[in-house]
Amino acid sequence: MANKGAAILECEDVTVEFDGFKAVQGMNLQLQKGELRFLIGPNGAGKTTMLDVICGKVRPSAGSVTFGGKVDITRKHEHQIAELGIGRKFQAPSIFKDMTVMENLEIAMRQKRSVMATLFARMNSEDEGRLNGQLSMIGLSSKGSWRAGGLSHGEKQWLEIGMMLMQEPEVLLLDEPVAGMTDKETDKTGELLHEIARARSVVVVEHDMEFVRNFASKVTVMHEGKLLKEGSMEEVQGDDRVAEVYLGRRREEHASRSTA
Ligand SMILES: Nc1ncnc2c1ncn2[C@@H]1O[C@H](COP(=O)(O)OP(=O)(O)OP(=O)(O)O)[C@@H](O)[C@H]1O
Repeated sequence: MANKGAAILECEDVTVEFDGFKAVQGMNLQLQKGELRFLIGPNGAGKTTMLDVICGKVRPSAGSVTFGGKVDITRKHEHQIAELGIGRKFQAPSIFKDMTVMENLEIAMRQKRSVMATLFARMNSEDEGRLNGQLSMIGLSSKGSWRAGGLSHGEKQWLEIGMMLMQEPEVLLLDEPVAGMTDKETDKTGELLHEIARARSVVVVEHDMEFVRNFASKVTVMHEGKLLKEGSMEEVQGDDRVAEVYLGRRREEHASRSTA
């Protein structure tokens, strides 16, 4: 069981510049163990860039990201950060379409181990138990022998989440996991994220406000690279500045559409 209350990730004063343009400016984000956090904000707010910083894809020009209370990961490479236990899932699923669902999970499990162990290892009953447990958690128990390419869009996303979980990350970073999903798939994904957050910490960048309302306990709002507001969905929704940022955006979009 996760030790709730201890920070697993602490981003302090993070700034990211692209050719002099500050995409993120002095951003702070603290994530507890066993927490599901939603990161929202209008287009261009810097949400994805924050995930890129945490997984090591982008190096900040200032600030620190401390993992597990001690390691500053801003000086580490992406693969080192992944090995430390931070997993990133992008929008497009990267599964092996011609292999079965179970084989995909097995590959992910073996990637976690040393090359020698992987080459010569046979699956033991503990491994099989883990694979079946994972299959069940992502709701695909009846489809273990299906070709992964034949799954629905939502199922492919769950499989990829399952593959990430086989690598036992402490922190999972997800970019718009429910984009393109049916309502039913979206709800199932929300439940899955809650289940994952019982043992791990999860950060979800999301635009689907109904999904956020239904499944978020704590929300971080970014705007123009900065932290605008943090709190429960109720607190965030009741904040005038948050409303202005979202409503202002809608007004702009409406204006540009009507003048197009
Ligand atoms: N590699 C890059 N080079 C230059 N500018 C970039 C780069 N990546 C992002 N930006 C800019 O940084 C800003 C923040 O982008 P980011 O993708 O982090 O925002 P976001 O909140 O995730 O937006 P969205 O919700 O639209 O995905 C944007 O203005 C974007 O154009």
